[in-house]
Amino acid sequence: MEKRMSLQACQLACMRGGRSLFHGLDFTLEAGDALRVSGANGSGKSSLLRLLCGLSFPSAGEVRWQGRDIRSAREEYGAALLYLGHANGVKDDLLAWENVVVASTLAGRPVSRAQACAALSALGLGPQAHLPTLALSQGQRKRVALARLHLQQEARLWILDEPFAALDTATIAALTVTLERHLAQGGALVYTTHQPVALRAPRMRTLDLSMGAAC
Ligand SMILES: Nc1ncnc2c1ncn2[C@@H]1O[C@H](COP(=O)(O)OP(=O)(O)OP(=O)(O)O)[C@@H](O)[C@H]1O
Repeated sequence: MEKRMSLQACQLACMRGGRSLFHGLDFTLEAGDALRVSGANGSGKSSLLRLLCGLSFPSAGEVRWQGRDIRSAREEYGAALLYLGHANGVKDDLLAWENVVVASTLAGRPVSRAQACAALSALGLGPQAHLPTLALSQGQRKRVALARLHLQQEARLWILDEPFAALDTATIAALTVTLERHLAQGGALVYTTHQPVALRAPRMRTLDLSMGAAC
């Protein structure tokens, strides 16, 4: 994995429903850095992650990847980014393995059926790989979404909204190892969680949006 990496939030501000969620937000993430975004329900965590991904736009400031505004570095940024949203992005009417193939293709990194099934097996979903996603539990649906972490390790920046939600204890532990390995290999991570998960990362920071704020 290439070592040089820089994600910058520069004086970022976000308005939603006529309300200011945060403003004046500045931070930089480099290889090996992890940023946990915390805060109460509705404090703006998902909104911030969507801004960082370029899925919505800030009311002020900009997000920079390798020093360039992500709006003018879309292709390069898209190739480096893996985003998993809060709602998992899985479609009920697809089989579990089809969801992995579709999500990977939409992200510009197509995988085969065999690769998708292998990733699902690694997450303990081998027997469920050929079931309609509608028939899966919430934790199993989350695991379908997380399968991409096992397939797209070349993505250097992982932005994960509530990746631990609905997971059982063993799967939380396994995901923690996956995230720590990503960081140790020079990746970077932005994530949210309401759970007390202990992620061992040498350069770990927390941004608390409940403070209403600037960090
Ligand atoms: N498209 C939108 N239009 C209007 N208001 C919005 C929109 N998206 C989000 N909001 C509001 O912005 C606020 C922040 O929402 P957001 O989803 O970012 O919170 P969160 O910190 O991720 O919450 P949670 O912990 O519940 O997931 C909420 O009050 C929400 O209602």
